[in-house]
Amino acid sequence: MSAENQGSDQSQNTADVAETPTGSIRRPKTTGLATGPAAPGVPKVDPILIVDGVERRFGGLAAVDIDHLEIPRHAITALIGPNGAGKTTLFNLLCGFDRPNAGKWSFDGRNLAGVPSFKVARMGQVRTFQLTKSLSLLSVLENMKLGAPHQIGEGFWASILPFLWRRQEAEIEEKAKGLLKRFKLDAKESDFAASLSGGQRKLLEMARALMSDPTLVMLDEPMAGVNPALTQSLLDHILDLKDQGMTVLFVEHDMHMVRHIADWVVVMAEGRVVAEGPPEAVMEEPAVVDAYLGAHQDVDLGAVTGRIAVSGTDTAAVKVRERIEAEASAEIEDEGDRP
Ligand SMILES: Nc1ncnc2c1ncn2[C@@H]1O[C@H](COP(=O)(O)OP(=O)(O)OP(=O)(O)O)[C@@H](O)[C@H]1O
Repeated sequence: MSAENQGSDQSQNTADVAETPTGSIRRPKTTGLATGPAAPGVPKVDPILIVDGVERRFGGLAAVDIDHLEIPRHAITALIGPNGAGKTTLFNLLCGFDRPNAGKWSFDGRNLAGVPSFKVARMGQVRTFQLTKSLSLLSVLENMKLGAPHQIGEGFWASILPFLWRRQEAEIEEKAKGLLKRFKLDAKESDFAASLSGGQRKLLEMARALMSDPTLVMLDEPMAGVNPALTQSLLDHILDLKDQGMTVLFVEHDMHMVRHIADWVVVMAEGRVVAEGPPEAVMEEPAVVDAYLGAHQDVDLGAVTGRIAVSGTDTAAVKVRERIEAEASAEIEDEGDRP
């Protein structure tokens, strides 16, 4: 579908339903999300997040400088851009972990400017967190319980009326165990989170976010450090979130994944939105190729980063990987030479 007719078509494109090489069902992309031609700031048919004039400066640097951005509801949106484009800074602002120098934004029609992160999460907008050192030393089940909102055991009445928190504790545990089963982590519930593989950690981060029944799930690089064997399972879990009525917004460098599951792509560079639209259309835009994909555009970044095994005959991927490895070694040597 071209960027031009993306706006008016509100039907679901089912042409994509097919079996993938791994045997899982490729699910239809959601189309008809925008009300006009795909371009930075285009209004959406049903936006869940609306950002207006948000600016975040660090000294003289405008890390985020967004005129207008709408994130479509019940769809999967990828936020992409080169290193330093401002993706993480925007994520932090939207979730209340950081404050902008200017601007406002709303979630589900409610103004979020100045709302602290724990309240944002209670309102249904939840982001995943990487396992920090201290969380790694808790068990998988304890990590899950930390994702539950409204823990009345912390309140005054609960402290003098233990039956209140005991009942809630049992409910939280049941919910946590149900989610661990769904994410195939139930056999690991008593293990330290530190013992999980990279992919299992990502599954735990996602499962923990679901403890609070969010409407918008924000995922920070869900594929980073994931073994190829778990890739399809993670993708399926993300697609499940949409099937269950949630909206997903994720930051990712892996273009293969973005093409595969995103319904809509927002491209940032130097703090601004430089392009947005359906993945196939956006990734061909000259501004995106210039700002982001550059010489790597015809190569799956999964192959470049080593997440996907590359055959010796895929010379383009092998060459890009070799060049990146050479550049990285040169940088490391350079660092080592410094006093
Ligand atoms: N706390 C901070 N203090 C100073 N500068 C910062 C701070 N946080 C981010 N920046 C700068 O703001 C810019 C945007 O950074 P940000 O981490 O948001 O980019 P990003 O798109 O998430 O990059 P990456 O893909 O590498 O994670 C960068 O130039 C970064 O150096």
